[in-house]
Amino acid sequence: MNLRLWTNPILGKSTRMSDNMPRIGKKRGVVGVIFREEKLLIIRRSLTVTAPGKLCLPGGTIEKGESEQFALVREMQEELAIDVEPIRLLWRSVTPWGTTLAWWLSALEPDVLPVPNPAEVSEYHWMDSREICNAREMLPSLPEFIQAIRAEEVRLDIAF
Ligand SMILES: Nc1nc2c([nH]c(=O)n2[C@@H]2O[C@H](COP(=O)(O)OP(=O)(O)OP(=O)(O)O)[C@@H](O)[C@H]2O)c(=O)[nH]1
Repeated sequence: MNLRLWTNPILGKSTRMSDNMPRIGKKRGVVGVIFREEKLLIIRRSLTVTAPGKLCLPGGTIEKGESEQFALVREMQEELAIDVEPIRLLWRSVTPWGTTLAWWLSALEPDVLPVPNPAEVSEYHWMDSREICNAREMLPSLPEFIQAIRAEEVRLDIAF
C-alpha cells in the first residue's frame, strides 16, 4: 500500500495514512465515543440500514452546513434519544469506501438510559476493548480505533 505521513491539523500529530485518506467532497461522518464505567457504548445497526445488524459506535453522516458537534448531538438524539455533550475530537479515520469519520469523545449523564430508535438501532451494549476486538459483527473501524489507542495515536484519560 502506498503510505505517506499526514499531519492532523487538530491533533497536531503525524498520522500514517494511505492515499485514499480524506479528500474534499467525500462523505463525512461523526461517531460518539461514550464511556460508562470503562465500557464503550456500542449499537447494533437495524436490519433496514446499510451494514444491517453490524455493531458500531452511534453516529452518522454530517449534513450540509452542520458542524461535527451539531451532527453528533443530532445523531445521538435520532438513534438513542440521548443528549450528549461533545468534549473533544479524539481521532480521524477514513473508511475503505471513502467516508471520513470524526471520533468525538462525548459525555452522557450517568443515570441516562438510551432508548434505541428501531428504524436505525436494534439494541445497544456497553463493551470493553476485549469484547470489541473479539466481536465478529463489529464494523472494522472499531478494532482500528482500539489499535490507535494502544499505539497512543489516540489519547484517553481513562484506562481502556
Ligand atoms: N455510525 C457509525 N458509522 C460508522 C462507524 N464506522 C464506520 O466506518 N462507519 C461508517 O460511517 C458512515 C456513516 O454512518 P451511518 O451509516 O451510521 O450514517 P447514516 O445513519 O447517516 O446513514 P447513511 O449515511 O447510510 O445515510 C457509514 O459509511 C458507516 O459505514 C461507526 O462506528 N459508527
